[in-house]
Amino acid sequence: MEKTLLNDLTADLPDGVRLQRAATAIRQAFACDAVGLLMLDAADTLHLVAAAGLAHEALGRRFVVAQHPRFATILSRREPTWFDPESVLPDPYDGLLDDRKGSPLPVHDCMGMTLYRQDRPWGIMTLDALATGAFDEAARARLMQLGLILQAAVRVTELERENRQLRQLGSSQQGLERIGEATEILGHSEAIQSLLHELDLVADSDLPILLLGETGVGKDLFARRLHRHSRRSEQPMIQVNCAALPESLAESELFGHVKGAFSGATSDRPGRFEAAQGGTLFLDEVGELPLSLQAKLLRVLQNGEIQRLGTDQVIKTDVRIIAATNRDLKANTQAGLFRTDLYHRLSVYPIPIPPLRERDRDVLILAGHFLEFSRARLGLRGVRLSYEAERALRRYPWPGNVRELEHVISRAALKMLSRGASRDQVLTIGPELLDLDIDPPEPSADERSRVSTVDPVPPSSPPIETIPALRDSVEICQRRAIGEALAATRGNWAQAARALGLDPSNLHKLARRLGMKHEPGSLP
Ligand SMILES: Nc1ncnc2c1ncn2[C@@H]1O[C@H](COP(=O)(O)OP(=O)(O)OP(=O)(O)O)[C@@H](O)[C@H]1O
Repeated sequence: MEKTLLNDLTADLPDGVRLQRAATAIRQAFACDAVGLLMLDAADTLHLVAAAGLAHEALGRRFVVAQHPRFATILSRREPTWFDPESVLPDPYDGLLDDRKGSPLPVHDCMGMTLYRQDRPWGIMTLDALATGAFDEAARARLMQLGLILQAAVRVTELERENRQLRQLGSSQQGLERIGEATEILGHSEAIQSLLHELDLVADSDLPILLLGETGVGKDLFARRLHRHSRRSEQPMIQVNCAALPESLAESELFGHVKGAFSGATSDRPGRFEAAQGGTLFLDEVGELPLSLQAKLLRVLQNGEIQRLGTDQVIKTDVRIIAATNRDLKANTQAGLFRTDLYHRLSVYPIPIPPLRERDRDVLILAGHFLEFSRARLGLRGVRLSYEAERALRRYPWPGNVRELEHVISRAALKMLSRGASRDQVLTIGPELLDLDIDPPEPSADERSRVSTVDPVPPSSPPIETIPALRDSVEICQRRAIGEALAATRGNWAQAARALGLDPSNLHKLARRLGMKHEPGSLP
């Protein structure tokens, strides 16, 4: 088994797959219930990067070492650590073991060891067995051996990662307008993995990229990744939220002005194009750009020159453009809302980002990530999803995508607390706390005939405590109507507003309140 494992671990595989294979093989070799491989980051947080026997949502989890004494103990030793089944130290996997979903772990055997990379801890491996006595001295000695093999896999994975990071480093922190560090893009689905692969291929090309996708799919995160993986990564990336650009100030924001160019221009000021010199300009929500400004932007993109307002002096620019929109820009060009020539300039390489409902079980990984965030923020011992809640998350169509999921999870965790749950317990979120409006599954032909012939009486009323508050019910209906309108108009907010009989700005406001759209805020 060790030999097969070594072959697998050094094969040319994506990181996630290599480590996942290792976790599965180790679980089989030790005939135990769960194996976790956790990577340590600079902030002393362990990321679960591969697991066997743990619930899928566990893969989105982060564990701050200082909050988990078992992990801290494993990390403090060179040799494997075995925990006495009677140990009072809380188990970080409480409620995360696949076949004990949501419930605390009973007395069980648990061991782990630190994995090193060039003599520095890379992370840890953990093994859990529900049968006590599963890990005897021989098992612990074997773990040590296996750990050494695993380190080879870690080394291969790290070498590849370092290679990639060499090109990502930099992004100096000077200048308030530069956008901050990106969150890691989570997702194991085929759709996301192939998208990341494509992004990394075009990142270096300097081609203008147009990111297309519904609201909340992560366009902003993908834009940052493109910049980090490009050869401009040591230069600034400047973001412009086109939806939040006031028309009167837009020109000066983009191209800058000189002192006295207009009343209030008390000093020279560079615009965003200049701030992005040598780097990347990210035009977010580019579909909202007013027509008057589209013409000016096109001119700059065509000749690569800008002029600050109030002067004839020409400045040469060297800027890579990444644009993003949730609109159907092509349809907008036909409707006369977007200039065709600008559309062609921006969409040299369009990249569609799949909505969350097309990413398979990524919804659970992301939910795990947001649960962990809520757990730390609210100071909870643990917070999990019940099976039914997981099923609900997978069935819901997520019109507001990842952003909506983030809101749903943090609201559910807060609701648990507001209903009197204790911070010291592992809390389990059920579907009722998620407030998702999901159609009941279609009844089978059998059930249909039973209802119409045998049981003509309407179904009995639900118990009073399960009836949602009126405000919640209204929000559910609103979310559903907006989701349907957006789906029918393929993400076109203006058309969706018309279909709903709303003013577009009111629709945007409502969608923001419902967590289906982000706050435009002030200019980034
Ligand atoms: N794959 C992912 N992994 C982790 N977090 C994600 C992922 N995708 C999106 N998010 C998070 O979801 C939220 C929404 O993402 P983002 O703002 O990038 O969406 P967007 O497509 O730009 O939305 P909009 O069109 O409304 O501007 C952010 O908090 C982001 O960090």
